[in-house]
Amino acid sequence: MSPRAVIVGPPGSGKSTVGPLLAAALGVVFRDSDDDIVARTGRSISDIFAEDGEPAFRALEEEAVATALAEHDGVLSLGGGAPLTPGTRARLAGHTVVFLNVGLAAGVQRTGLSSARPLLAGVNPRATFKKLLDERVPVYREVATVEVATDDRTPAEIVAGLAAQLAVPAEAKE
Ligand SMILES: Nc1ncnc2c1ncn2[C@@H]1O[C@H](COP(=O)(O)OP(=O)(O)OP(=O)(O)O)[C@@H](O)[C@H]1O
Ligand SMILES: O=C(O)C1=C[C@@H](O)[C@@H](O)[C@H](O)C1
Ligand SMILES: [Mg+2]
Repeated sequence: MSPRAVIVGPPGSGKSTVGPLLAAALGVVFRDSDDDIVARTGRSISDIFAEDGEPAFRALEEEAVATALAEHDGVLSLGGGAPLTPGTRARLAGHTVVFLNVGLAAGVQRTGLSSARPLLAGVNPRATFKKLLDERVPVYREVATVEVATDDRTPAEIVAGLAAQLAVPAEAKE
């Protein structure tokens, strides 16, 4: 069993927005590794970061992603930092991995309204987001098989393009 698509990308790229829409378009179930961690621990991501620290969160995340990759056959969105973990990068090999890319301006704008992202909660979210993109874009590209620029596209437009790319050809269903 293998996910139809795994979605990666920075905070605000739309993983949690596009993921469920893509799953609906493909007629499969949606799953999100952040939601799995919250369900399993009964705690918010912010609380885990604040009380246990990022390394403890990354360990929980690696385990949650490994489990979901092994047992989920729909669309799976990963937490924004999940591909930073080497074991997760190794497990993503061979999967269909969609990198939702977002530029600095749109990323800051989309994440600015929420205080639920512990890594962006500092005094200068723009500088923090720039550093995050500089460090992570190469990592997302390393694991991705498809890259989509999201800045000037609505979630519906992104899903329409992806659903066409990921649709199973009729002859493969027979
Ligand atoms: N293509 C888009 N165009 C405009 N707004 C978008 C687009 N995609 C997502 N958004 C908006 O950006 C915000 C962040 O989106 P979302 O929560 O899906 O990001 P995420 O990638 O899951 O972030 P995180 O890594 O923090 O979980 C939401 O308010 C969402 O409505
Ligand atoms: O970009 C990140 O490192 C994170 C993104 C979120 O999805 C959460 O997994 C958490 O807030 C960390
Ligand atoms: Mg999300």
